[in-house]
Amino acid sequence: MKLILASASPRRQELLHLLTVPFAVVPVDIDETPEADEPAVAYVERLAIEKARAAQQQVGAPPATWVLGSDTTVVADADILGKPTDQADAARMLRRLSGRAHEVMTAVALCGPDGLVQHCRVDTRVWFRTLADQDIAAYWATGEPADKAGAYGIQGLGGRFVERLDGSYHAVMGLPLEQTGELLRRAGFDLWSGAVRVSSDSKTGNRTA
Ligand SMILES: Cc1cn([C@H]2C[C@H](O)[C@@H](COP(=O)(O)OP(=O)(O)OP(=O)(O)O)O2)c(=O)[nH]c1=O
Repeated sequence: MKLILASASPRRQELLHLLTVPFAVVPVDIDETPEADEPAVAYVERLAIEKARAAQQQVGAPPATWVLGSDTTVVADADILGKPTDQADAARMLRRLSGRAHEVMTAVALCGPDGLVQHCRVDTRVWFRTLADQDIAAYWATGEPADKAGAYGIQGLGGRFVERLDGSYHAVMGLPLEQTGELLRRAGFDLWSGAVRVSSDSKTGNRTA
């Protein structure tokens, strides 16, 4: 059984490595424009499936190969906040998220060789502290917000804005580990076959491979 990750995102690759199933990467470039009045839930699930199907078509659907696609979107008051188009757009998004809670939805789709699609979605509520205009300008200057839904990355400097969350940290970053593992396990992948032993440093608690 083979696995393909339909993603150009280095974060998704990093997260999928934690499930220790070997995989190949096939980046896909699909139109991520929401349909008119498309609810966020339908949008994020549609894109995850479309990404997986696009990669499957690209590689010609080889036998015994499963393709994983995923999409993350930030939702505020039912509005979809995608990746910012420029600095002003990012500033608008971050001002909107400032001092309140929003949702981050991540959908994962696993397309099988027989055309079967398994999918799941993890919604996470994220609370931001109040952001000063200076925070927003300085954050944009780091370059981090540009390629991220909602104009922030929880795993980077954007983590400084997050007071708390209810859901999955990894889903906000791009791939929910527990739920993705469950999809793969149900498809027949052995989640521990690729795991390697790690040694731990008893003084610092640091673990090194
Ligand atoms: C909210 C948030 C988003 N993001 C990222 C995750 C996704 O990579 C990106 C949302 O865009 P996506 O369209 O989900 O993903 P992508 O274009 O980066 O990669 P691909 O379509 O090839 O799989 O925003 C973070 O890294 N951290 C965060 O805290």
